[in-house]
Amino acid sequence: MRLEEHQIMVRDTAREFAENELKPHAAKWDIHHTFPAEAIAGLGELGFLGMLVPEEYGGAGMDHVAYALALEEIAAGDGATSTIMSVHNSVGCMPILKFGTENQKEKYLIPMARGEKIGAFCLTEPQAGSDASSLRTRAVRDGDHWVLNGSKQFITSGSEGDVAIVFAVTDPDAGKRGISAFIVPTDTPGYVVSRVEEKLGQNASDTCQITFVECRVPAENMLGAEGQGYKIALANLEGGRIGIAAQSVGMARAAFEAARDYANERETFGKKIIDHQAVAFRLADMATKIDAARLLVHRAAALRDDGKPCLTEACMAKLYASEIAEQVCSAAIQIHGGYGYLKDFPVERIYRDVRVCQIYEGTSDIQRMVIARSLAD
Ligand SMILES: CC(C)(COP(=O)(O)OP(=O)(O)OC[C@H]1O[C@@H](n2cnc3c(N)ncnc32)[C@H](O)[C@@H]1OP(=O)(O)O)[C@@H](O)C(=O)NCCC(=O)NCCSC(=O)CCS(=O)O
Repeated sequence: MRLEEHQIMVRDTAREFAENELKPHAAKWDIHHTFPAEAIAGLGELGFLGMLVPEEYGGAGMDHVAYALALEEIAAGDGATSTIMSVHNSVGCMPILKFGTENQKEKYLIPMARGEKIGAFCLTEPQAGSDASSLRTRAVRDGDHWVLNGSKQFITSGSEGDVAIVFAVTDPDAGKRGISAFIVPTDTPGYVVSRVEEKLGQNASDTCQITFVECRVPAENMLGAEGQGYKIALANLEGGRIGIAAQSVGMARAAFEAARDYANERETFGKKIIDHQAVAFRLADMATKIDAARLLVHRAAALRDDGKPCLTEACMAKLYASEIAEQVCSAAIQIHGGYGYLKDFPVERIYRDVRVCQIYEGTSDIQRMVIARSLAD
């Protein structure tokens, strides 16, 4: 796919940042579970935390292809940082940009787009993951406030973030149309981080259980109209899925490059292992899968830039990219042999980091379900 000049510039800037500011620290952040605060500030300075937000609201006013290119590079540097960036841009900023009032944009979107405040997205609940419309968190009107009670699960930046987009039932008799969205600053009394999860990977990004205990939110913080929440969630997850697909490509590429470099150095049976056909063919398959995934990502992103429907294409990109990413990372470990299983080499961490891409922002089976819907007469 031919890239425009500004897209190449964004990609190269992100690549340089990833090489210098992410790659050298990723293993340490993973081991110590360190939130990459300085790197996130650096992303903010580069305009990467408001990439899709117009300049008038403090953003960089970039297109989705540029955004996908940047995410791929950041993910190639560190998967966890790319998750924070993806959630913040796609499902943190975008709902406010698309559905927010001017006051909400002024108060929340502008500092978020400048990278001064980090966003989180609170849809999933302990009993409502894939079946997102069955959520139980309640919001009850009390004068000029809404009072939120309930639990949210798997919330990226739930403790480190500043502004959460929260979905809650405002009319229990109205089904999907009884769900509303709220902007909740995470320092609101009653926003409780009840647990920071221990995970397989992405240890530098916090994943939290959040409990809302009589959490009073001003009525002016409702996002969109009452009852519009489910639609807001699904519409923004569409863009979010392109982001997860892009970060899958980035992590797969990082593992591939490590394996390719290793194969060009390591010798067995008197020659470099890349000169063994079994290794060369494995690398060829890895490179082909990564390119195919990237093309799916860019197609979905380009459709979104053209304002065309792209739900199916976004789901295809996420499904394919996240699944081949695990295959590629596994193959990268195989090429490293026993060393690939050690923490001394990056492929061990990338393999753990990439696994969740098949789960968050819609599991692979949810993507298949949405794609299949588009195939029915
Ligand atoms: C499984 C599902 C796909 C099922 O969806 P539904 O059948 O319940 O939804 P619909 O009836 O099709 O749609 C409801 C409503 O929304 C409108 N809609 C749907 N998609 C879009 C879209 N892409 N753009 C705009 N509008 C859309 C649709 O037209 C309907 O409106 P009307 O009623 O017609 O007016 C779904 O439940 C699903 O995707 N499940 C997976 C949920 C998921 O991905 N969860 C992970 C969230 S991530 C999280 O919470 C953790 C935070 S993290 O840090 O990332």
